[in-house]
Amino acid sequence: MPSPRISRAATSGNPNNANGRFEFMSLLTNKTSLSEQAPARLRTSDSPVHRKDSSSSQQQLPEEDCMKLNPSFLGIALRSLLAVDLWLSKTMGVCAREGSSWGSARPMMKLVEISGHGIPWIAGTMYCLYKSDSSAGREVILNLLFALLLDILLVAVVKGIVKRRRPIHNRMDMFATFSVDKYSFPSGHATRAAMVSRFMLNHLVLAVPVRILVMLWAIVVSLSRVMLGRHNVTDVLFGFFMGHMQYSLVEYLWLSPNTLPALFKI
Ligand SMILES: CC(C)=CCC/C(C)=C/CC/C(C)=C/COP(=O)(O)O
Repeated sequence: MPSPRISRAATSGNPNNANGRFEFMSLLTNKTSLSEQAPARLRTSDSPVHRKDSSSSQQQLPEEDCMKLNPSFLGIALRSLLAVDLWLSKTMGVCAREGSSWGSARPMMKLVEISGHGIPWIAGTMYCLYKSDSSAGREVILNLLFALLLDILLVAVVKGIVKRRRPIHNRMDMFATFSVDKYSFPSGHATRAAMVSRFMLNHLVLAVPVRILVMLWAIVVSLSRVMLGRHNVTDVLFGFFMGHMQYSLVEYLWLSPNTLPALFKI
């Protein structure tokens, strides 16, 4: 018999109802249905009545039963990836709590978190825009501001659609969050780190050591999301990829001095 918890999750029709833990419950419910159906079929075909024509009864299996007992390769691959993702994220969440194995590094990781937060980046960019005295500088800074706002919007849209919960070992003590930030896919810090670092490397004249520091910063910010227990590995990997794509979009939509006066007239 399935446990009441599993039965509720299996019959509710909404995997997010299962205590909000889609990944775990989807794995559990499928495991349950497979392990329950297989013995039932064995018992039937083992009985003397059914043993004689077991080959013909196998041919008459309803198609939906066959589908359940032979999950697609893609389904198995996705479930395996999810299991590895959850296991790796938990293993790498070494700063998730003060009592975790790297708990003493948590305050430093939280500083790294703030360095990739939207508020300091938007406030800093607006300040630079205000202080900028060259039109070329203003153009670049304005496009950075546009990129940062676009990033917040796109991440909120994807988080709102995917609705993947943050890892259970995460403690929700983040500074200044929106309601969609209760969701974890994709990591907003990873998108911002990837996009901003690409933007800086392409639009600012930086010495080689500073360029290396910018790249390291983007990697450390992304890694810190998993170490703090805020995200699963796939949230960060996808976030990093999405940040790169966002940069390409900003390049494509680049706001030039000619387009800006037109925008302000509207
Ligand atoms: C101007 C304006 C709309 C500013 C909002 C800045 C803000 C509160 C951004 C949220 C940043 C944040 C907490 C993202 C979550 O990052 P994850 O890596 O945890 O997804």
